[in-house]
Parts: sequence; structure tokens; C-alpha cells
Amino acid sequence: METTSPELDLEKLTVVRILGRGAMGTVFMVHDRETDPSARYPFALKVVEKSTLHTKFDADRRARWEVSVLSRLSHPYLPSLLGTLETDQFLAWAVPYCPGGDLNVLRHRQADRVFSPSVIHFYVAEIICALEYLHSMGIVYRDLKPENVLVQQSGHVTLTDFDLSRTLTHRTAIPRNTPDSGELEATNCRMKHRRNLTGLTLVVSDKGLKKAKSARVSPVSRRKLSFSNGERSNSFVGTEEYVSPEVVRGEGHEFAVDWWALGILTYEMMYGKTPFRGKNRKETFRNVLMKPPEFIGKPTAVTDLIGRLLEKDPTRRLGYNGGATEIKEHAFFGGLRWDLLTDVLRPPFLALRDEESLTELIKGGARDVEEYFHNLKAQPSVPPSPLPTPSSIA
Ligand SMILES: Nc1ncnc2c1ncn2[C@@H]1O[C@H](COP(=O)(O)OP(=O)(O)OP(=O)(O)O)[C@@H](O)[C@H]1O
Repeated sequence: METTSPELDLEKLTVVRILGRGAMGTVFMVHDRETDPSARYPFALKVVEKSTLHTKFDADRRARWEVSVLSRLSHPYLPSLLGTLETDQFLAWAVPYCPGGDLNVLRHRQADRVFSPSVIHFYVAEIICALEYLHSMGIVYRDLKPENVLVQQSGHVTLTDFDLSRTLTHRTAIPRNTPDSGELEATNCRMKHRRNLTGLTLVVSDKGLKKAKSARVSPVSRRKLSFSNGERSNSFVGTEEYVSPEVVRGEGHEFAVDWWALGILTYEMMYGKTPFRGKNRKETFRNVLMKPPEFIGKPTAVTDLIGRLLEKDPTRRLGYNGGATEIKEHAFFGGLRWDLLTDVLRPPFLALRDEESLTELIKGGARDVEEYFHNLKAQPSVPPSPLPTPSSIA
């Protein structure tokens, strides 16, 4: 892969455990056997198997795009590219390991499954800084959701997953029906019926929205978590809870889609649910287009912020005209020293480094990446499961 970052040697990497499996690849926690034999400095390695590239929509281009974005990033709340490798079998790249889990996992660990206002304040502020930096580089992220906000060892956030991002020259909307590196079309779908939703023609398929007046959607599948005996089980429920009205309408869209998603994320952190979720995709999209968000209790600065971010008309949305600056000036952040945010020494949650279980895993089943995929193929074939279960293979 063409980057200036160091080339990694797969032969020297030992898998500590599986961190996650996404639509595109598998993310391993690995360490370098030679330079770090005791695994004191593990890192995350995202591996995409080339043999699967042709079966996944535009995966090769998306993988290379993600690497090219990562190679340009230099920000405390965004991952840095530690290295890349390409073999006949794999494309892979390394980023710092985030031991604190993601905001979805973290929220489910809270009493009542919601964050306190001060925690929301902290995370939203950091996410705004990360988005501000991306936008300043002309990158619209387009995949903000709690699962993509990871927590570093220090307790500060890191946004992950840039395959859906896209570069824009400022204020140039991504036109509908434009083939682009960052957009995942809801494809492979048998079209079922046409619906006129608020006067806009969308073609709704059994698996997703298919292009007509193309509402191309980010695969905002949610990993629905359940916890029992400390076990985590994941399942994918395909919902579009983070998609903005302009994307549903299949209109051109730009940086304001990230501010919309920030409104949804803030709402979810506060109420433990997203504001527009319906019984099905169609109802969710109708709610996105038509329904105002419902707030419980008295209006506060945070509900005002959410309301302004969830403005259906992107040109009236907070952040549309003034970018991150106008969001930072909102009353919810009154008194916040933005310049000192990275210096906060006691973020809400600090990841505990679990040395014991780390050692146990290494002793119990050190593997390399090739062996992992080899074993996976050697397993008797079972019907494909929509449920990725990283914990069961870790
Ligand atoms: N740096 C990291 N540190 C810890 N865990 C990580 C890291 N990067 C990714 N993960 C885990 O791996 C999962 C999948 O990663 P990622 O979202 O980048 O893959 P993907 O294939 O692009 O997924 P998606 O289906 O969301 O597009 C994440 O949800 C997270 O749990």
C-alpha cells in the first residue's frame, strides 16, 4: 500500500485477541514478537482478506481509502497510522489500541444505560474537536455512531472507521448518484416496492434502500449488546438511526451530516435510545424526515443543542454556516476551556489495563493472523451468521 508509514511484517506479529469484526475486515490486537515480546505495547491491526474483496461492495477501494485517510491524520482524538502491510492474501494496517471499548459498550455499562450530563459534555466536546479537524481537512466523516467512538487508555476518545468518509472541497455537496470512494450503496437487494415518502420517491428493498433518487446509506448497523455474566454478545440489527434527512431524501449532502449525527449521538447518550427509531426502516426514515425529537423534562442547554443539531433543513442546522466554531459557542459548552480539553487528566472513564487476562490470552492461544484465517476456513462450513461474536473467538 502506498503510504509513508512503516511497513509491517506479518511474520513478526502475534495475535493477542480479536477486537472486532466489521463489515470489511477483522480487527486484531497484536504485538510484535521481536520488539515487544512481553506484549507491553499491543496495537490494533485491521486485516482485510483480499479473497473477500470481490464479494464486498467496493471493499478494496474502501480499504485503501481508509488507509489514505489515516495516513493524513494527526490529532489527539483521531487514530494515527502506525504501519501497513500488503501480502498476496491480505491488506492490513495498524492503529493504536483503544482499551476502553466504545461508547455503545460503555453506555450499556452505566446505571439506566445513560451517561450523566458531565460525561456527555466531555465526550461531545471531544467529538466536536475531532470532527472540526476532519472538516478542516475537507473530510466529511459520515459514520458517526457510538460504536465508532473508541476510548483510549487515557480516557480520551478516538474516532474509528473511515471507509465511508469522503473528501469535499468546502461547501460542495456530495451529489446524489455520484460513485465515490466512501459511500456504501445498499446493494444486493431485491427490490420489493416503491413508496412515495413525503413526496419523494425512494425504492425500498428487503435489505435496504436501493438507488432511485438514490438515498445511499451508511451501513449504520448497530451492534446490539447484551451482557450476562460479563459476556458480551453482539448482533447486528440493521437500522438507519443516524442517517440525516438530506441523505434519506437522496439529496446532495456535506459536512452538516456529521452535525446531524452528533445530535443523534448526544440524544442517545442522554436518553439511552435514538430519537427517530421506528418499527422498521420505512418508519425510521419517515420519522427522520418528519418527526421532531421528543425531549423529556424541562428544556435545558443540552436539549437545545440537540434540537439545533437535529434541524431537518441542513442549511438551518447548527454548524452549517459557522462549522464547529458555532457549535462550540453554544450555551451547553459555556465556560469550557477548549484549549485545555486534551489536558484533562481525569476523563470520565479510564480503561484499566488488564495485564492478567492479557498474559493469559497470550499463553493460552498465541496465534498469527494467517493461522487465524486458515483455521477459520478449515472449520466445517456452517450457515453464515449475521451475528459477529468477537468475544467467542477471542
Ligand atoms: N484501535 C482499536 N482499538 C480497539 N478496538 C478496535 C480498534 N479499532 C477497531 N476496534 C474494534 O473493532 C471493531 C471493528 O472495527 P471497524 O469498525 O474499524 O471495522 P469495520 O470493518 O470498518 O466495521 P464496520 O462494519 O463498522 O464498517 C470496532 O467496533 C471495535 O470494537
